[in-house]
Amino acid sequence: MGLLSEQPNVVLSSEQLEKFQTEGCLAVPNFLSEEDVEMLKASCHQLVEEMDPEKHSHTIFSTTHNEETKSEYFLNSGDKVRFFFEQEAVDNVGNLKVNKHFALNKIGHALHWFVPEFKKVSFSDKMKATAKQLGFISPAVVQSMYIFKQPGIGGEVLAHKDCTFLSTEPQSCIGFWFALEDVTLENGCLWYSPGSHKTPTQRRYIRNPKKGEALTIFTSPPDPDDDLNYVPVLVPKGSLVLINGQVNHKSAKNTSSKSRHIYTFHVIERHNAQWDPRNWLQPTPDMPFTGLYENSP
Ligand SMILES: O=C(O)CCC(=O)C(=O)O
Ligand SMILES: [Fe+2]
Repeated sequence: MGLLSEQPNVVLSSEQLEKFQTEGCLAVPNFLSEEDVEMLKASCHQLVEEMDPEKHSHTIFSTTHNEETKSEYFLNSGDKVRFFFEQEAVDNVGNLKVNKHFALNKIGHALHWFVPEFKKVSFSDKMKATAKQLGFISPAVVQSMYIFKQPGIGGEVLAHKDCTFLSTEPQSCIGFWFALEDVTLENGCLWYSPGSHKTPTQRRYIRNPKKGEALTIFTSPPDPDDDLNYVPVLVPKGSLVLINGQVNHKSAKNTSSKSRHIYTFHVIERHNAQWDPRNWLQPTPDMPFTGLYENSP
């Protein structure tokens, strides 16, 4: 190994930083150790093992359907560990059609704070060093998710920019996305549109100021998008994928027999940047936004 491994504060090379600036997305292979990957998978397995589907299976997560947006369960998940089911895993009266270990779309949104294994990885020195190289001055981890992309039924994620959901002024969000299994064209890899982070969007997903209606709404329809520009991010397990909050990205349904487990958390800047008070996700007394540099596992 060369220079990089001899400098603990240098995780990304200047070429990698430049690619991230230009394209808005960057894959960094071998970021997590094999042990970390297995630790996160085992920790998640334990959470599912202890989860009673009866208590959660009404809360289907889907970006193509609207059930979730009506749900308090989603809206109040920012400071909790909550379970969201795949559309196709639940029948029309809410009973599971498959084993609970193959039924979840995701767990969110505070794994990084309440589950020790996820906290260990999220607030590691390597993560802090990476954020410093990306230019963060006072970053906070605002949310985290474990996304399963279950074999056969793992749902599509429609094209979006993360700043639609996690907006600051000026925009500052970066997604840290970790492959916990090999990611391929078959099992629903991430796709992004290089350079699209340079085109801002006004589209926001906000708490509905009108009472008695859906709890959350989009402020405008999706922006025009060009399907032809997308490139796949094919990465082995252990890879980090950095996602600029303004880059268009999406993932297809998993029609293969292999799952695609990932862990992701989103970081925003607090220095000279303002969290949008309309964002669906808001800090709470139970969990004010957790500073990356000042917290440790
Ligand atoms: O993992 C996926 O399929 C999409 C995840 C995503 O949109 C994100 O982490 O911002
Ligand atoms: Fe996203």
